[in-house]
Amino acid sequence: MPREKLQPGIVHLGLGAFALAHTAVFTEDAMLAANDPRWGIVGVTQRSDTVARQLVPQDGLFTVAERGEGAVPLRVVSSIVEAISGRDTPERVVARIGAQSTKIVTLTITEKGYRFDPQTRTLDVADEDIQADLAGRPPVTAIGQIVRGLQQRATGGAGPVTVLSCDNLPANGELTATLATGFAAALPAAESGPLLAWMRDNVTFPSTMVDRMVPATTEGDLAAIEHELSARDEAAVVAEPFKQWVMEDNFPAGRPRWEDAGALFSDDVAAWESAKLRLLNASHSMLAYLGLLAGKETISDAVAVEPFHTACRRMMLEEALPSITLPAGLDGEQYCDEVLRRFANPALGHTTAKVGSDGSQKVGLRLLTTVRGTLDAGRAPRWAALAVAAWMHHVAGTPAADLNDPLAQGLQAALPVDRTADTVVPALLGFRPVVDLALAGNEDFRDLLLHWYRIIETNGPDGLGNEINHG
Ligand SMILES: NC(=O)c1ccc[n+]([C@@H]2O[C@H](COP(=O)([O-])OP(=O)(O)OC[C@H]3O[C@@H](n4cnc5c(N)ncnc54)[C@H](O)[C@@H]3O)[C@@H](O)[C@H]2O)c1
Ligand SMILES: O=P(O)(O)OC[C@@H](O)[C@@H](O)[C@H](O)[C@H](O)CO
Repeated sequence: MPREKLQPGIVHLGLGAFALAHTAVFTEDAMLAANDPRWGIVGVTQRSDTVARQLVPQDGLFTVAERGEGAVPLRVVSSIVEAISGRDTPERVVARIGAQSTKIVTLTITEKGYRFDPQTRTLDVADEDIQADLAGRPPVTAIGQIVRGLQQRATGGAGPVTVLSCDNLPANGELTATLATGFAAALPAAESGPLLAWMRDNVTFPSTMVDRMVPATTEGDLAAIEHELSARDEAAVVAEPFKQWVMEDNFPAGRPRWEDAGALFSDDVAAWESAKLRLLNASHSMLAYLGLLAGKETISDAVAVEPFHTACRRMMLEEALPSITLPAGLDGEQYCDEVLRRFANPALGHTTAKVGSDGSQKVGLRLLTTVRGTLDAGRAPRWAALAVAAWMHHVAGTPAADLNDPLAQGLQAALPVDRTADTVVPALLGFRPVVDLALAGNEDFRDLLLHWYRIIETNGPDGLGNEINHG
């Protein structure tokens, strides 16, 4: 399809490696299959403008390099029609969301980008940036940009639109709806009343499950791609061959025929999402923290440690699977084996540091859900507790300045100077943004955490290996 024919139908917030290797690829394939040029993507970088700066001189074009078994040759993707910095030009983002040509707003802004209280799943209105956006400055938060854009649509008659969260969060559509509605409701009454009424009739927030492992691109990746392409591509991304997208079909202003590109439309997205979060993402986090502990740089190195592989598999099969309801047609055991096989892809270079980042935003959703489910069933969450203990050890052993977590300062402040199992476990169980009161008070869980933490403390990764093998 000639590039100049593409029209901007989608605004994507959070233009990072994942959006390039997943959303942009599915969308290009859908446009090509249906010969429908209406779904060009306006990509918006949020906190860092790096990807926009890389894409602008390349006219939005970038390479996807699949790595691993079944990889297809390098591919240049052309579905990004514009790349803008949301940090530097927020008014432009609002105008794009407010434009009649925009029919869908997609998001991959990371868990922390939603600025919500994990216990209530409501907007964190105490957040300074949310407050400033509510006060009327050009908005810098994603939720602020969306709602200000919706306000422009409402007053300008731009018509209905779909907001599609593609982040690793359970019920991500419902959550995004709650946060956008919460932002609109917090505006002055003269603005919020009409806006909320318009949103009810014109905006949908379907839920999605997205899956493709996309590591941060390294200089080594860029050099290898330059060699293969005989051209330098600063915006190139690498990804595993596997990709999956499941979503609810509720798009009042239309959508690309993503099903022609392999996406699945389903009424059971919640089951797909919890399977992915509680099996794949949970064991990804487990491997990240165990791997960091053992000095393993990548997920493939970590999963190659036999006891770590065993612990992951047992957490998935014995604790996560029994506490979730799988979507129809998905074989749980096969899924777990496939996940472990994908983790072992040596060509991907997904670092334990990246997967282990932002633990305060992920541990609750990926691991504590399984801890609760297993305890509720009257069983001991032995393996999920190991993953949580490894996270606690990582937090306690990393200086605040090096801890890649939006709550790094709060976590460090919660910890005592003298850091042993007996001080760290109760301190982090008391860290309310991550652990709720009921779970923090559960003695069985606390004892399991102490058990694993002490083994890590006294015998390190080797002692852990022995304990896992005999567990
Ligand atoms: N990379 C993967 O393997 C993968 C797979 C499935 C889903 N995802 C989802 O996509 C998200 C992004 O992954 P990525 O690999 O593209 O990461 P990335 O670091 O390449 O890009 C993240 C994007 O989010 C933005 N962002 C970061 N902090 C923000 C904040 N506080 N507010 C608003 N925006 C913020 C960044 O500016 C950037 O545009 C993940 O957090 C996850 O929810 C990623
Ligand atoms: O992207 P995050 O930070 O939410 O989580 C890190 C990884 O677990 C995640 O990106 C997986 O690679 C991905 O979810 C696979 O589809």
